[in-house]
Amino acid sequence: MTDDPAPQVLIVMGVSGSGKSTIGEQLAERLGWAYRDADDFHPPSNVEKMSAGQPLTDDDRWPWLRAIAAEIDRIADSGDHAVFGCSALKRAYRDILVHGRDDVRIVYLDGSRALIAERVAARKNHFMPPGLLDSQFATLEKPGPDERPFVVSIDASVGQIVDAIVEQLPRPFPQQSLI
Ligand SMILES: Nc1ncnc2c1ncn2[C@@H]1O[C@H](COP(=O)(O)OP(=O)(O)OP(=O)(O)O)[C@@H](O)[C@H]1O
Ligand SMILES: O=C(O)[C@H](O)[C@@H](O)[C@H](O)[C@H](O)CO
Repeated sequence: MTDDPAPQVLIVMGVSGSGKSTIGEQLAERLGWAYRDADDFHPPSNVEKMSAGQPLTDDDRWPWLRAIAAEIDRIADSGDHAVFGCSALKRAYRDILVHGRDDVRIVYLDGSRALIAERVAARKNHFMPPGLLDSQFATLEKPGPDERPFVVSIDASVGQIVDAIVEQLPRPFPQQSLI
């Protein structure tokens, strides 16, 4: 379909603890793509703030999102592929990242607060305090149909979730034909 080209970049989005890094890394491996984590684009001040239990504001996030958008454009425009794990909680944030490109697509990791709280409580060695989960859900604007997201439930094994994403990707999907 001409209006549904194979994506160059997939943005795996969701609240803290929804599984962006875990699923994003496995999805990238499955596709033979690079994985990039949006957390690596935060200035130290943002990480310090979250580590201290304070949610980020829009003003904390705009420059961070613009830096990620520039990297997405660089990768997609050079014909490369990547999976980005990025919370991208609000529509306005995703508009910066996608800005109308039809080769940059959103994957939404959909899960209940209870399930995510359980996983975050069990997680070790991560700067994001579990106490910020409420603000993450308060900020979350689930992607609407017009954003054409690939939506997956995270109440499944990692392998099942990756399968459920790959099944939704537009076909023919070049990387899959290599398998
Ligand atoms: N499908 C799954 N089944 C069981 N555990 C999972 C699953 N997906 C992720 N986890 C676990 O849940 C925790 C949160 O996952 P992960 O760190 O990937 O989330 P994240 O969205 O990248 O979080 P953050 O945005 O805070 O960095 C991790 O301990 C991870 O191992
Ligand atoms: O927009 C945000 O509030 C941030 O991106 C957070 O989501 C964290 O960076 C991430 O969840 C921790 O890894």
